[in-house]
Amino acid sequence: ILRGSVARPHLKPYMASLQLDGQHVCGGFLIAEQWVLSAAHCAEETDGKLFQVLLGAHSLTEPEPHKRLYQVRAQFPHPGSNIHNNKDDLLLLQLEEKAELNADVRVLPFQREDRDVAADTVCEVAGWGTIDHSGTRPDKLHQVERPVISRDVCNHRTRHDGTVTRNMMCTDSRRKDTCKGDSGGPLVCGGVAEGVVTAGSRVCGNYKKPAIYTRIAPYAAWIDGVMASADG
Ligand SMILES: NCc1cccc(Nc2n[nH]c3ncnc(Nc4cccc(O)c4)c23)c1
Repeated sequence: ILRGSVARPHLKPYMASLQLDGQHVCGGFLIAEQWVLSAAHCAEETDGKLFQVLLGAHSLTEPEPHKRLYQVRAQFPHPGSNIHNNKDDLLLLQLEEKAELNADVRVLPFQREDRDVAADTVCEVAGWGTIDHSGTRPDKLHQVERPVISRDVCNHRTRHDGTVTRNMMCTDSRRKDTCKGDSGGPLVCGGVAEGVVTAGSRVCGNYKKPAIYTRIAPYAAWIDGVMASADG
């Protein structure tokens, strides 16, 4: 997160850190007791290894009362996701067991109504991604508020030039923005997850490349289907 602030500890109890060998790789969030939603791109360079999921954390390194690292039973990238574009950039992770819910570990509801969030709506995004252009990685969760911009503005030829589909949404990226390692985290508007951070052009903090998110509502049926089939 560029030019945001340190989040209030444990006030975003749905936040997950997807880790490999103890290193934060991507964000994610708890959508059910045994399920975390993130971005498919996050699992591209893992050469088949499964993530571990850290829940209940504010600091990535310090001991905290409800902090716990969960093993992942299975990972389900959306079948339409691929390395060449941002389409269907969603990843479902089934935890090895149900997460223990408490003050620091909570499920975040996601939007099921497929309707665009109005432009200028101020939403919030959090993560342990890089906090400056030299790639400094924070120990504590950071957050930033960002206004939604319309798909037409986001698709202007001087911005993302028509690549933003109806299944995506954008926020203004002038100075304050998401960045490397924030992928997979939720865009929260009015207490509901409306989008999932996708890297898009990978540019951070440049107003000519607004941040892009995969909208969740269009994928509600896929999410429910995977959870139902895997839970048995
Ligand atoms: N703002 C959109 C957004 C959301 C999520 C991730 C991203 N960026 C990135 N995702 N993956 C990456 N691998 C390498 N570099 C990256 N961006 C980068 C790194 C250093 C300086 C800088 O200005 C930009 C990214 C960008």
